[in-house]
This record gives sequence, C-alpha cells and structure tokens, in this order.
Amino acid sequence: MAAPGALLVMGVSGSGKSTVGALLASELGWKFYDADDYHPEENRMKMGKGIPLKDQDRIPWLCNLHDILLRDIASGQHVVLACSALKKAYRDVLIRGKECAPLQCDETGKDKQPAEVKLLVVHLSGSFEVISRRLLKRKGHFMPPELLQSQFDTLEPPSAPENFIQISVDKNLSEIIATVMETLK
Ligand SMILES: Nc1ncnc2c1ncn2[C@@H]1O[C@H](COP(=O)(O)OP(=O)(O)O)[C@@H](O)[C@H]1O
Ligand SMILES: O=C(O)[C@H](O)[C@@H](O)[C@H](O)[C@H](O)COP(=O)(O)O
Repeated sequence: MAAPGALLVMGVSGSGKSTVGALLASELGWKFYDADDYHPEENRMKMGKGIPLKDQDRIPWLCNLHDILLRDIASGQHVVLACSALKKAYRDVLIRGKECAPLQCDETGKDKQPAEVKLLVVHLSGSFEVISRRLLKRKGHFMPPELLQSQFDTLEPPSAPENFIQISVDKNLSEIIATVMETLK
C-alpha cells in the first residue's frame, strides 16, 4: 500500500498501544507520539480517580493531536501515534480536526475543506480477560485497571470504509510488528 502519513495504533487501555507503537516507530524510523503524554492534568486526575473520560474531556485532546500530526506530516515527517481513539468520531477528529468534532462546530470553518491526515489505523484487539491480566501486572501507570470495562463499553472497533487492520493482542510483539510491516509494503 502507499505509505500513509501516519499510523494510529489504537485500542483499549492495556492492549499494547505504547509498546507496539514505539517498536513500530523505531523499525520504520518514524517519529513516535504517545497520546497519554498529551492528556491535560484534569484528564489524568479523573482517570487516576477511576472516573472514565467523556467526549468533552477527549475532544480538545484529540484536536491537539490532530494539529501535531498535520504539522509533522506537512514538514515531510512520518509519524506513529499510540492513542486509544476508541470511537469512530474520535478517529475522525484525528484525521480531520475540530471541523468534524461533534461538540465543537466552528461556524466560520463550515465551507472550508479541512486538511486531512492520511492514516492507517492498527487496532489491537483482544479479550477482556487477556488485557485485564496484563493491566494488573503493569506497574507505575496512572490508568487504574478498574477502568477497563468502561473502555470496552466505549470501544467502536474500526470498520469499512475506515483504512484499518485489526491484529490480535494474543500474537507476540514480533508477529504484530511483522503484520504491520507486511501491510505497509
Ligand atoms: N503482544 C503482547 N504480548 C504480551 N504482552 C504485551 C503485548 N503487548 C503489550 N504487552 C504488555 O502489556 C502491558 C500493556 O501494554 P501497553 O503498551 O502499556 O498498553 P497500552 O499502551 O495500550 O495501555 C505492558 O506490560 C506490555 O509489556
Ligand atoms: O480515551 C481515554 O479514555 C484514554 O485515553 C484512555 O483510553 C487511555 O488508554 C489512557 O490514556 C490510559 O493509558 P493507557 O491506554 O496507556 O492505559
């Protein structure tokens, strides 16, 4: 396939986004962003207290990530982004920015054609049991494992016409990386 400007590695908390995203970026020589590092303090505090985020908490965070992707791609930089991006609408914001955000309609931007990020979505998909076991073992992270059920409840797996592949988290890391690299050939 023609190389996308960016790879989005998405999935619920603990599905392996950060691990897989960093490995892919290193393999491809692309820049890596972990969306966790871009949450405002209020979002981190909320999640830390076991309160799931809502659309209004996530949309500004996603708009900021869209701007970062667009800026890098415009300067010729390819990017890997690890980001939960649980709903289709969230992935649309990553691709098109705030013009398509459900809660942030910009009246003045209505007839403008938004700049789009050409994205390949890599969905790391797995069972509650496997992912929850991994989360319970993970140390030193602000996201409490108790929020995993709400992540599954919110998840809208990508489907056509989205440009995506789905990979099972049951595969080992080298198999996951090889599958993505094969898709990009
Ligand atoms: N394919 C895999 N097989 C086994 N363990 C994995 C795999 N992917 C990730 N892990 C482990 O699962 C845990 C969660 O991964 P992480 O990358 O932090 O997920 P996320 O960024 O989606 O929250 C980490 O301890 C990581 O080492
Ligand atoms: O949209 C969200 O609810 C959050 O982004 C969440 O999905 C994300 O997973 C956290 O940032 C925790 O980080 P980990 O995914 O690394 O556990």
